Amino acid sequence: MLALPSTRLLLLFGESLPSSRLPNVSRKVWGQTSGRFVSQVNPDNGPLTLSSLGFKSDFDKTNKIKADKIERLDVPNEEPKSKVRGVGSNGIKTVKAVRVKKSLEIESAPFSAKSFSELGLPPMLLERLDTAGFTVPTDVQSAAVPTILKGHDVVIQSYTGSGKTLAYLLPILSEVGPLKKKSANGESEFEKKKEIDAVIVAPSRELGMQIVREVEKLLGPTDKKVVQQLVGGANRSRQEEALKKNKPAIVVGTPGRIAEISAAGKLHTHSCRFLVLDEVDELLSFNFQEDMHRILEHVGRRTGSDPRGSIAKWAARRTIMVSATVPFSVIRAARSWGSDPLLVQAKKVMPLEAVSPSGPVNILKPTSGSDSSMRTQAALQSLPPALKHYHCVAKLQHKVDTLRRCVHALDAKCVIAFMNHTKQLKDAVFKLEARGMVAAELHGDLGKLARSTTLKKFKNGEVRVLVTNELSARGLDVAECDLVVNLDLPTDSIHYAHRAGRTGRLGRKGTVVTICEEPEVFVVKKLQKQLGIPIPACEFTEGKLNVIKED
Ligand SMILES: Nc1ncnc2c1ncn2[C@@H]1O[C@H](COP(=O)(O)OP(=O)(O)OP(=O)(O)O)[C@@H](O)[C@H]1O
Repeated sequence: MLALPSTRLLLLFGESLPSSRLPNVSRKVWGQTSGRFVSQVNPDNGPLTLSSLGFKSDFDKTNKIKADKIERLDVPNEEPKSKVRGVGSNGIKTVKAVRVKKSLEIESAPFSAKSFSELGLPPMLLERLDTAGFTVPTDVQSAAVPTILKGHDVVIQSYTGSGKTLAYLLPILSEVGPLKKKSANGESEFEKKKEIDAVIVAPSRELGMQIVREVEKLLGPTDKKVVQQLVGGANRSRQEEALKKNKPAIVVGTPGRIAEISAAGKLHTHSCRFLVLDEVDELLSFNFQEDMHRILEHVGRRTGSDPRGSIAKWAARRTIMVSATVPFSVIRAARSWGSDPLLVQAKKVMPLEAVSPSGPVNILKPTSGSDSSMRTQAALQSLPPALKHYHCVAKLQHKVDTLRRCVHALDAKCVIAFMNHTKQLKDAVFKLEARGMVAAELHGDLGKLARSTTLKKFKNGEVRVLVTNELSARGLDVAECDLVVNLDLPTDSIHYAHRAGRTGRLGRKGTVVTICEEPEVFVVKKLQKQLGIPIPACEFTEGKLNVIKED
């Protein structure tokens, strides 16, 4: 569980950030030059609400925007009896009334819940959480669960390893599958049907399988067929047969495989209620464009023509977008797909309409001028607070040896080393093994089985150093990972943040060391500036990490 900060700093745009997460350099810059701190406030840890964070006016504004949209949709103007989008007499979902209600309710959402029972989850799910060893929700879970349960489309942004997966799984399992809320007559209505209720998309097989395991953990052994994985690399016809036989309510997969099976007419998602895009900024990249287009167009889309336009087309679907790094392009996309979506961060919920390109979203881009401190602050939100960052200069031919000395100096037990090219990656594994360090390679050229076997070995401690590429940078959750090493530089600060986030998960300690050549040091300095974190130079001498003081 993440420790709650004892003191928070309230920024001008309403963000509260643990003071421990502010590096000295940034604290100085913000405190002296930008004047963005209003004051030191809120020394107690009482629950935060939207109104306490000053977002009421934003909501009022959004409600007005919603009302405008609703008028265009010509939806019956009546107060709903239930919170879920109901079906009107004309068979069209009563979008307006429900949305207005949920916006009012969200203001009293608990943002610092002390237990999962405060979040409005059904008893059976609470029991399973307890059995699985989850007792206290993380901050982002406290903010996201009630927000999604109220029926909102959301963009969830919070730093790596802060528990974003459960933040969206819990509301889904509250409404889908055998653990869901009981109906008014007290009976659980779960019955298998042909239609899928929730589609979760992830950019890699490993992440897809990891999400499936997290769902299975909560479902328990008897109900684990309620979820099915549809990842690439596995036998497609077997997946299609399993869909037919098991009739899962939830599918988790990679864009290519989901789109493929959907196009073949074997995946019935028209009445799907949840679409989750995990690592949304990656999913919206060029690589996945075509498949994502199909998924976004088909999942939860009503059949037949709809004269009401794009919003009504997907009125049945709740779209949940998740990442530690949310560039403004994602906000823009989310505005067009979601209906009045909200941005959910730890201890904060705000309408996407209120987010501007220079606002408190995680825009990791080169910055300048008055925006820079705000953006730096936003960039910081993608990195776990307890991480320590260093860089070490080494000649190309000495990089692997430097890695080995680094591992020994820090006495790291579970290390992920990132490289950019497969051939060099294999060479590095060879060199490490030759020097008696148990290492393994993980990259896209390996088959699905080899990839999962390697990962299993790494997780159970048989492999000390996993040498990998960008494939493992996103979402991979190995709690024991205590060191991340960049043997090649990441392409930008977003990639740095995701790589770094493989360690220091859920409040644990972690170290990130970037080993670079002398002419590359300027890139590290740039990363340091963009991310707003100190990445001091270090060397490994006498079996120790020694920080080099800069002039
Ligand atoms: N409330 C909780 N209590 C204890 N452990 C938790 C809780 N929530 C999540 N975890 C565990 O914390 C780890 C990190 O969670 P998760 O993978 O969801 O992080 P994330 O924010 O999605 O990270 P990333 O951005 O890297 O994908 C997982 O092992 C998960 O099981």
